[in-house]
Amino acid sequence: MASDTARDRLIVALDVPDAGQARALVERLGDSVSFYKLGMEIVYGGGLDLASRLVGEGKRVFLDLKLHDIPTTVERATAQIARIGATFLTVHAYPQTLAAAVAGKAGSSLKILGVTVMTSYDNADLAAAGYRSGVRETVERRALQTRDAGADGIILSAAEVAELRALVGADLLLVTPGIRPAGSDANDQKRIVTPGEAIRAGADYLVVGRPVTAAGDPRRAAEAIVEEIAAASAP
Ligand SMILES: O=C(O)c1cc(=O)[nH]c(=O)n1[C@@H]1O[C@H](COP(=O)(O)O)[C@@H](O)[C@H]1O
Repeated sequence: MASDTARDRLIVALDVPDAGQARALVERLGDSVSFYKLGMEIVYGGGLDLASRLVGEGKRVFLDLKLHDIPTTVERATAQIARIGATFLTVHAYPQTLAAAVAGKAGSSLKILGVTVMTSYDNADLAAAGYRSGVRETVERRALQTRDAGADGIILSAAEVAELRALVGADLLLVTPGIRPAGSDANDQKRIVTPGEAIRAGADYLVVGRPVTAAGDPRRAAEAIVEEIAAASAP
């Protein structure tokens, strides 16, 4: 992370139904974006090949597949994914799953990110799902378990980043979706933070989907976020 430029810290989520639409978006964004996230929508729409093509074109790729299964399945799936050349892979931040993913990526440069509490959840949503602890306590526990499993980072809201950075130290990557430039629609996100606030709080990477991909001018929207990251990271 240390050598990443402001542009390299923006990860654009290619949440579109197929590789054709993703490709059109990538062309439109051009050199304004260097890092893309491919999640379930595009991958289940036949877009997994795009991951290795983007890597071949010099982009970095985050495969957001949120693995969670018995350890053997997670380990073997992670080993397959590691061959694609992606930079990040998400798994749910449960100790067995994290340990299996860490074993599965052995010998590759893939980094494993543990998903803590979805940014669309608040305390009431966790209670409704049967959890006794709220967002902060759950994120904290899962962050420590991610670190203890030897994984590389966590997914969390930037609303928790400052506190989590103090808890886990400098080495764990803090990757934050739920980013919304001032004045943009929250959509289905609940724990939202602006790009500048997220960087100032200590986030390493910002994941942004609709504020870029649904903008009338996606390139301009991406450039505005990169400028906000640069301004917030200036000493
Ligand atoms: O794992 C993720 O990337 C993720 C975790 C989370 O807690 N919240 C979250 O929004 N995401 C993803 O981040 C992206 C956010 O998209 P927008 O809400 O359109 O900016 C989506 O692709 C989500 O799947």
